[in-house]
Amino acid sequence: MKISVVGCGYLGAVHASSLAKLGHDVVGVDIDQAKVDLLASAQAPFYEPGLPELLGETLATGALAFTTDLSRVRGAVVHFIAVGTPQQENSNAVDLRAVESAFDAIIPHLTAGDVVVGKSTVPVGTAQRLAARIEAVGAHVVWNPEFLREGYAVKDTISPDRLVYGVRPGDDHAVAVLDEVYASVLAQDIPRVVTDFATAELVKVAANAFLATKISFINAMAEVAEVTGADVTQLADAIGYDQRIGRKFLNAGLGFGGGCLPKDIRGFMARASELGAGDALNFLGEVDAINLRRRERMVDLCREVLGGTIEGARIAVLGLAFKPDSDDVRDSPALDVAARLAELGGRVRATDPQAIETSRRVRPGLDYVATAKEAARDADVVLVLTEWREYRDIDPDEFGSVVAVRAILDGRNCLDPVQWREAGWTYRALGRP
Ligand SMILES: NC(=O)c1ccc[n+]([C@@H]2O[C@H](COP(=O)([O-])OP(=O)(O)OC[C@H]3O[C@@H](n4cnc5c(N)ncnc54)[C@H](O)[C@@H]3O)[C@@H](O)[C@H]2O)c1
Ligand SMILES: O=c1ccn([C@@H]2O[C@H](COP(=O)(O)OP(=O)(O)O[C@H]3O[C@H](CO)[C@@H](O)[C@H](O)[C@H]3O)[C@@H](O)[C@H]2O)c(=O)[nH]1
Repeated sequence: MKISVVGCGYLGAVHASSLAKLGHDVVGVDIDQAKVDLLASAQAPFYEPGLPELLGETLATGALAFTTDLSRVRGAVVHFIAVGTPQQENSNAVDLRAVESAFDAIIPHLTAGDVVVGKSTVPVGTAQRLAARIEAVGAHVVWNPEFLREGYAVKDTISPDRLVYGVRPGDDHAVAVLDEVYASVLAQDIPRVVTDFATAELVKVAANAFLATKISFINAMAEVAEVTGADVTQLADAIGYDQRIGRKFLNAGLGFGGGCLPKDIRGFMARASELGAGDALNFLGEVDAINLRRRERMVDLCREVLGGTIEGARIAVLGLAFKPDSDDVRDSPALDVAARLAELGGRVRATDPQAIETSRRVRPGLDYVATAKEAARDADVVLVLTEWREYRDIDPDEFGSVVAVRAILDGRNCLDPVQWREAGWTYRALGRP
């Protein structure tokens, strides 16, 4: 099938190349010329395992192309809209300007029978509002939210846990077209939920709200563990054995960040308030607050280990990305903590395997170095803030030879306290004695 994907960021670039891999003829459109140039030369504009190979393979066969020229969507019968929906600058609400303009811009290029598929995460009610404009030219609208995780984006796109189609009741044409798009996904026996627009939009934010709540739940337990001498990681293991609870997303630490969970729970609360259902989501305000408190706690713990003063201390920060296997620093707890320590007068030297360039763009003033050893040279304390494999694998004995003081703060509960203490380190973590 001939398909267009409008918006080629983390979501759109992966979606476009995955659809090409699944046998479709895909054109990806973005307004960012630099991004299009990179993608067209098979370079991923961000770090995502497997994406460069996928781009190389699908561009080479001619199944995939990128452009800034929106008119090249003509002839495609399905148009995915995957533009950004960030948080508004001065409120919790979602900034829908990119979605609005992408929908408006594509209308002149549509032919009756085309299907426009919203992939972006939007406040409930958006699809209904935008559909009227699209339907006026005889095209159809589907809201098909995306659940991929960064770091596993290609796998999650080709083998997702489920597909959700939000359609006008009785729009069999749209359902049939989307089934054709996803034929090789559905052939893997993946559940498919066909529903209305509002439910589809809500499924997406509800899923992220649930995940955020699970993380803040365990971080709330970490707060209590800290004042009782209990160990939150053992607590998580023990409650996680209950199959109704499950161990996934119960990793206590610095909390959640990224381009999705924080802004999606805030946008969800803002939209529910507009609709008069704000009280139903008051708990998400607490989820957000617990999450942000973890960052403060990390700064406090650092101050404590340094004997009361951050100013002038040499602080090594390992990890800046919001999670491993990503260079994304949108609302990254790690970068936030590094920046706060620097603002408090700490002599912060920070590193990350992939996120130095992205960090530099948002926090140009920090001192970035290429390796963990460089960051840790003569340090008074080392903080592990993103659980990259290479930091988990550090040999505490060898690493001890470069620092001034053997003090390590494990912001992600990803190190073995016994091993570090045996090597003579002061080991401290969030939610662990
Ligand atoms: N990143 C993820 O893991 C993920 C997962 C699921 C859902 N989502 C949702 O997907 C959407 C996109 O997120 P993202 O992380 O890919 O954002 P992003 O900022 O990485 O990418 C958005 C892209 O859209 C482009 N764009 C903006 N306006 C445009 C227009 N009018 N025409 C063409 N291109 C335009 C931008 O230049 C940018 O490249 C958001 O709604 C997000 O919540 C993201
Ligand atoms: O037990 C855990 C699990 C995750 N995190 C943190 O939570 C954040 C989000 O992690 P993850 O959900 O893996 O990353 P994303 O790539 O942001 O994916 C989320 O957001 C996407 C965009 O909406 C959705 O598509 C995905 O389903 C949803 O998992 C990161 O900062 C993690 O460090 C924890 O602190 N503890």
